[in-house]
Amino acid sequence: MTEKELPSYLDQAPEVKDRFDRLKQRPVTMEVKGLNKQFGEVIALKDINLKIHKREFVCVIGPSGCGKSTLIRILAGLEQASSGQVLLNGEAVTEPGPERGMVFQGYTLFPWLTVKKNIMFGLIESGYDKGTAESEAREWINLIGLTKFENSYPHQLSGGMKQRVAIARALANRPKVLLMDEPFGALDAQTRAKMQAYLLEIWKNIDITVFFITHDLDEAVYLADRILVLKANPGEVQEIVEVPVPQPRSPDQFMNPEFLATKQHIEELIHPPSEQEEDDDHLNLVRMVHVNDDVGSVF
Ligand SMILES: Nc1ncnc2c1ncn2[C@@H]1O[C@H](COP(=O)(O)OP(=O)(O)OP(=O)(O)O)[C@@H](O)[C@H]1O
Repeated sequence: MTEKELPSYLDQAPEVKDRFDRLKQRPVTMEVKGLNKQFGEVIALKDINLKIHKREFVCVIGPSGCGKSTLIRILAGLEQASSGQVLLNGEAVTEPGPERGMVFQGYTLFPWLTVKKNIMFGLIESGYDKGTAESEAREWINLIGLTKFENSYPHQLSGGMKQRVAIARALANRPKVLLMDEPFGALDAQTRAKMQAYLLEIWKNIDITVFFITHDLDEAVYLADRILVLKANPGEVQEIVEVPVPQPRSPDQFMNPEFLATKQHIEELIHPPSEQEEDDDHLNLVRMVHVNDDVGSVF
């Protein structure tokens, strides 16, 4: 299967088309080629093909069980594909490596290490001496605005602060790609919105390609250049949506017609109208049962 084009539901405005033409001319940072993954009888991923370009922000969305986590784990090198390939700057990915930073939903900081030592950890693992690791860590702590907390332990931080440290820790090794599996899923709405803005700010300022899994449509449309929509059983690419909302993004775009149309389109992909009708039928049936109840006996 090749990458699908934007469907005709949204005729791309010339400036949007230009933006994506330019994006596709950038070098390919990660390429997924004919990727399949089976767990026994379960086809978790089937023939996934995708080129992720330098400095691109790709979001992945799809129903539960469509293989999102399996896909990101394969990109991270934590899981092997049954067949097919993942290439990072043309080289096959077979194991985790410092070019790929990872941030997951649970707070994956070491609880027994301070903020500074959590960030230094990966740097020392990669061969930095202690002094350099410490000064690098301080720069990152400064960037995430947690200077006052450098000697605090994770349990002393709020959820948003912990995820800021997790992002700084992932970025400290200067990876080419940031792999994020529902990183803000556990945060309340307000903190989540702040973290999205914060991530976009970082992305604007450093040379990083982002692959981001989410269940949240608003989050996907707000953050992504393109959205990989997967479907389940088997986990397949349903469509790769080119988000027409202009860059750079800001929260006041949430009500833009392009924003709403993109969201609606993805909503229909994930919950096709036929499925919704079935749900409606079911509801009507429930309602009919109530209508036919002996109302007198209820009240
Ligand atoms: N280690 C495993 N062993 C057996 N089956 C697995 C394993 N990991 C995943 N699966 C199956 O593969 C399919 C894809 O799972 P995966 O967790 O990647 O989906 P997901 O889209 O991330 O789901 P969710 O949104 O619920 O987190 C599911 O049917 C799941 O049960």
